[in-house]
Amino acid sequence: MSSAHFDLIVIGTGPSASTVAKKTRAEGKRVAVIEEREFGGTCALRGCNPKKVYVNAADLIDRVVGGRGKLVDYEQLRIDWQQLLQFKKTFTDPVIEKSEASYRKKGIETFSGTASFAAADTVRVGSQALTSERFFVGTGARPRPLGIPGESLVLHSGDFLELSEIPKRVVFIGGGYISMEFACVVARYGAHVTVLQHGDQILSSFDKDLVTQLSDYCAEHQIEIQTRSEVTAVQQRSDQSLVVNYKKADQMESIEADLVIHGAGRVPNVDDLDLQAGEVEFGEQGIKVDAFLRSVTNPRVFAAGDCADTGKPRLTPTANEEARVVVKNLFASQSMQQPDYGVIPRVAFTVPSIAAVGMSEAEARKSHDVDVHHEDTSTWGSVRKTGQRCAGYKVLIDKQTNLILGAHLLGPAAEETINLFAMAMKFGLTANDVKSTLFAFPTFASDVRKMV
Ligand SMILES: Cc1cc2nc3c(=O)[nH]c(=O)nc-3n(C[C@H](O)[C@H](O)[C@H](O)COP(=O)(O)OP(=O)(O)OC[C@H]3O[C@@H](n4cnc5c(N)ncnc54)[C@H](O)[C@@H]3O)c2cc1C
Ligand SMILES: NC(=O)c1ccc[n+]([C@@H]2O[C@H](COP(=O)([O-])OP(=O)(O)OC[C@H]3O[C@@H](n4cnc5c(N)ncnc54)[C@H](O)[C@@H]3O)[C@@H](O)[C@H]2O)c1
Repeated sequence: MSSAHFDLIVIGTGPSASTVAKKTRAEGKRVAVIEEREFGGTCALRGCNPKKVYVNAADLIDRVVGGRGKLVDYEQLRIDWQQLLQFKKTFTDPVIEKSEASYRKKGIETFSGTASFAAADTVRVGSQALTSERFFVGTGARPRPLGIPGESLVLHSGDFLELSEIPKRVVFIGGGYISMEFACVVARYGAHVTVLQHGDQILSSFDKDLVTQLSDYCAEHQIEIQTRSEVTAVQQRSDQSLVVNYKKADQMESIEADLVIHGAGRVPNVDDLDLQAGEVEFGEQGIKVDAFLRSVTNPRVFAAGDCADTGKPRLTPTANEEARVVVKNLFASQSMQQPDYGVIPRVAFTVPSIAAVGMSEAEARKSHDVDVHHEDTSTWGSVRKTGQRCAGYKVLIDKQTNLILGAHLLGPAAEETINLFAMAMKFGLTANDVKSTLFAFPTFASDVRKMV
């Protein structure tokens, strides 16, 4: 077994790991990076970026259909799935081709294979044992094991993004981000979609009233949403078609499908790391870290992003912020830094998108004397001008301080407009401050003045 020694060994090449590896190398340290799949990580290869290409196709269809007979006319409009797949690859293939070389160019040693700890200061990859002063674990998340018969018949989100064709009947297990984003795409392609969600609301981290509005719009687009439905098994028939069994209000039901997709949550990807051998404590929510993102049991080890138990949403912006702090803390001789998350906006890139930042209505009512501004905005000029008709907002304002406690948006450009609220909330702008700001007109941003 060969060996080598480094200042820092980074496990993974997603947004958190790539920042930590490259910035630490720029400080002159000897760095190695280990990746078990293609270099580039989830966000760039199997998550945010390729997903947004697919969503853009569905969104474009929706906008053109909405504008038909008002803004445009057309004979035929459709998604060509093969073409879409090829276009997606123009974003992911260059990452696969160039990512590993980009580390090497910076003087970072790269290793391909699954990393696992052999001791508190040693990691193994293939036949090599590598020792290091520090380790960074950025191994991300993986689909939650469903633990049901027929689980191997269910495709994961990464598989979905490689499909060259979409059959007629598609069932999604779970009604969270992944299912609802992909469901909107598949439905605009023309397939019949069923979403089986075991809780009583899809997209449970978003505003209930806006989610209802979105669900009604989805129902008009061949997306059947079944709530309180827990998937219990998937079976394959001799003709290759699938049957999904689920429990709905204590009744066993079943539905036929040609394709079943997993959207039932993701868990920290730590099983292969042999964290016990590395003296790194972990639990169901991932690697236990302190406020400085250092392992609570092995001071050589830091972790961030989806694999770390930070209690924060598992998103790329949180992974990036945590990585920024890890770079400062890895070799800090004295005071270490904590992440400054501010308020974290979240967006489900459904069609149309739904977005949120800050408190939910229930949280705000529990802790504050709150003014709730809530409206269906489908009749507002900005929305009508696009031909679209699914839009709304809810903004929560503290009556005493006039501060914005939470903002919830649905409709065209919600994914962009939510960032205005995030900035206003992070820097403590009051609703009156926002109201008194001149925004360019006519824009969706200028609607914000009417919402506060
Ligand atoms: C379909 C989908 C869509 C998403 N869309 C969005 C979005 O729109 N916006 C958003 O903010 N977030 C989105 N996310 C979440 C986002 O992708 C993650 O939060 C982000 O990628 C986390 O980054 P990370 O650095 O923790 O690790 P990842 O990006 O998950 O990278 C981890 C890397 O570690 C490697 N690895 C794992 N174990 C080992 C090992 N033992 N040895 C070596 N290598 C290993 C993996 O192969 C992978 O390359 C999406 C996720 C998915 C699945
Ligand atoms: N736009 C984005 O930012 C974005 C997009 C995709 C993924 N992500 C990240 O990836 C994570 C995983 O996404 P996800 O959609 O898989 O998870 P999720 O946590 O958003 O939703 C999973 C849903 O599945 C349901 N569920 C679980 N088991 C079930 C079962 N057996 N039968 C029926 N329903 C079941 C849960 O009640 C939940 O509503 C997200 O939490 C997020 O961190 C983010």
